[in-house]
Amino acid sequence: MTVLVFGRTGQVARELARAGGVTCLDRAAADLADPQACAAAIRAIRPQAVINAAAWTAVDAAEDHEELATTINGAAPGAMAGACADLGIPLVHISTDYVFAGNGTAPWRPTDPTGPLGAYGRSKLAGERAVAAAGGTWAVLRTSWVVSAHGSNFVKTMLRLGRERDELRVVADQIGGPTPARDIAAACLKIAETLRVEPDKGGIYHFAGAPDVSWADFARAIFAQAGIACRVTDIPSADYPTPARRPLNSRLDCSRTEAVFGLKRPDWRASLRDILTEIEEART
Ligand SMILES: NC(=O)C1=CN([C@@H]2O[C@H](COP(=O)(O)OP(=O)(O)OC[C@H]3O[C@@H](n4cnc5c(N)ncnc54)[C@H](OP(=O)(O)O)[C@@H]3O)[C@@H](O)[C@H]2O)C=CC1
Ligand SMILES: Cc1cn([C@H]2C[C@H](O)[C@@H](COP(=O)(O)OP(=O)(O)O[C@H]3O[C@@H](C)C(=O)[C@@H](O)[C@H]3O)O2)c(=O)[nH]c1=O
Repeated sequence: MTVLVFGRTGQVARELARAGGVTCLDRAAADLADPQACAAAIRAIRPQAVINAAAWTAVDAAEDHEELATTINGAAPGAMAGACADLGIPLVHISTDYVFAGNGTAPWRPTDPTGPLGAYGRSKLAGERAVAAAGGTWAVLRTSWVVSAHGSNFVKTMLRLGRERDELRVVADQIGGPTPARDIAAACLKIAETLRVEPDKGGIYHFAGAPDVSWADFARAIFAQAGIACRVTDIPSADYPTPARRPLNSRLDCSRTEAVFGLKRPDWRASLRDILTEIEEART
């Protein structure tokens, strides 16, 4: 199977590249701010499947740049889906827990009503809708709290701050599943391969690491595994004001993904060890 990936430098895109057998397009090759250029790239390369791993992911900055974020996260995936429909090939598009409002404590199912709290979530929801509206074969894989040794993520932020400070105040009322980028990459490839032969398996799917945890407890796990003696103090979200509101309940019900594709929720605690080792090796 020849797979075209949008994104090359991002967390998931890097892991797709590492898995091998894919062609990755970076921003210079296909800028998502120009949706028609993305469609043209698909028509020119004529792959057997497309995975979109590129996105505007700066949650707070999206509040001041919603139009551009919506072009990148909404219109560009829509144009990709149109080109894929024309060629009769599947598109796997990655989305986020931030399409949900985060009320309650029950894990969100793929069919649950959305209600994004901020511009990033709204722009990602626009992408989901545009992909579905194009009329081709598609899967939207919603994931959460992506972590890897590369790019910018919570693990790397905690390692940096934890080495500088004795104490960190971290929100304890936002709960979700940290998800290793490597597992997302493997899931996207498996879904693309399946949709090529079984297009009726398309739709919205959830895929998040287990167990669910608060950001504060995740920070404690990072410090414990990295051997960093930084104390973590639980705080409510209200005590950590940010331009964009985040959902309190980011739990994703991933049972449909396991039932249809055999993809189980990965245990982030095992992957965290590998990620920390990889970060440490790059430092020395
Ligand atoms: N990070 C997370 O915690 C979560 C991410 N997701 C979703 O998962 C997917 C992958 O995220 P992740 O790997 O973390 O992303 P990263 O933030 O690590 O990387 C984003 C990627 O998108 C590329 N990109 C951004 N803007 C453009 C543009 N205008 N044209 C072309 N490429 C662009 C970046 O390229 P460049 O280096 O040139 O900027 C980079 O390769 C996204 O759809 C995201 O919404 C879902 C849940 C959680
Ligand atoms: C640095 C820091 C953050 N926090 C809080 C802020 C926030 O609520 C939470 C996580 O911070 P981040 O800025 O890393 O998280 P954020 O950028 O909101 O992460 C999100 O990214 C997008 C792309 C997604 O799709 C989501 O699934 C999610 O992973 O931790 C603290 O409480 N204390 C701190 O010292």
